[in-house]
Amino acid sequence: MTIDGPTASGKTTLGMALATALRTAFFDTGLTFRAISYALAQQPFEPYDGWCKAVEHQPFSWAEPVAGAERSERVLFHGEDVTDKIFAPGLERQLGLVAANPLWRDQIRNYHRDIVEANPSIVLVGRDVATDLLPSATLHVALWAGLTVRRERRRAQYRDVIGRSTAVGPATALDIRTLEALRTMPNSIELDSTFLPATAVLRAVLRKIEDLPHGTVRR
Ligand SMILES: Nc1ncnc2c1ncn2[C@@H]1O[C@H](COP(=O)(O)OP(=O)(O)OP(=O)(O)O)[C@@H](O)[C@H]1O
Ligand SMILES: Nc1ccn([C@H]2C[C@H](O)[C@@H](COP(=O)(O)O)O2)c(=O)n1
Repeated sequence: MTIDGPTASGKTTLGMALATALRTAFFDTGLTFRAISYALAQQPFEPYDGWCKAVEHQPFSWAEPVAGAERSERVLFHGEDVTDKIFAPGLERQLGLVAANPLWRDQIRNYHRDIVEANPSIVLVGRDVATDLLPSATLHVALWAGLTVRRERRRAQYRDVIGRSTAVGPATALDIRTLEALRTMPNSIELDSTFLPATAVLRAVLRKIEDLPHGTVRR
């Protein structure tokens, strides 16, 4: 399954809840972009192929409880747990450069393809995962939420956490292109979560899964 949507639209929240309900792997591709951006900010040169190999994800497990705003999945760079550092303020410019660079995107896509191949049952989160990484997924979710609500959510999420970026910008051209592409794909569901609580978003997706032909999703 794939979940796309702009920053703070609720992709991770929905993805972890779905992975828990369906007992699948969960993988947030944004963590790779963030880990590479963090590494580039420390050491600004671009050994495109080597750095993706230095990134290692320790995936979220549905069997472990998640505490508050924290993620239970971790991302390592050259063996160091950098999960808390990659959400630091000030990395936005670097993130934009990595996300807009086709050479980085190619390397990151190859790294993500290996993960997808190793996990046939997976909930994949991130921009363009539906159109680029896994167009053949059983179900694509396009999640949306208004800018003001997304900003409020992010501020509330990190209100008591030190060293986290709360910057939330408008939906990007990539977000909008992806949403338009998803509208043409038959096995996709579009949800505007602006006024929907997270539980209602999860329920709507689970209902859609129930409607899929019998046996499409093993539970
Ligand atoms: N439907 C919802 N209603 C209200 N709050 C929500 C909803 N979905 C998620 N949230 C809250 O909004 C915050 C951001 O959600 P989340 O981290 O899942 O977004 P995201 O799309 O994964 O963000 P990012 O793009 O930065 O990875 C969290 O605090 C989460 O609890
Ligand atoms: N598949 C992806 C995942 C992420 N990005 C970009 C978008 C953001 O600039 C950054 C971090 O993503 P987030 O954690 O906010 O979802 O990485 C992308 O271009 N493609």
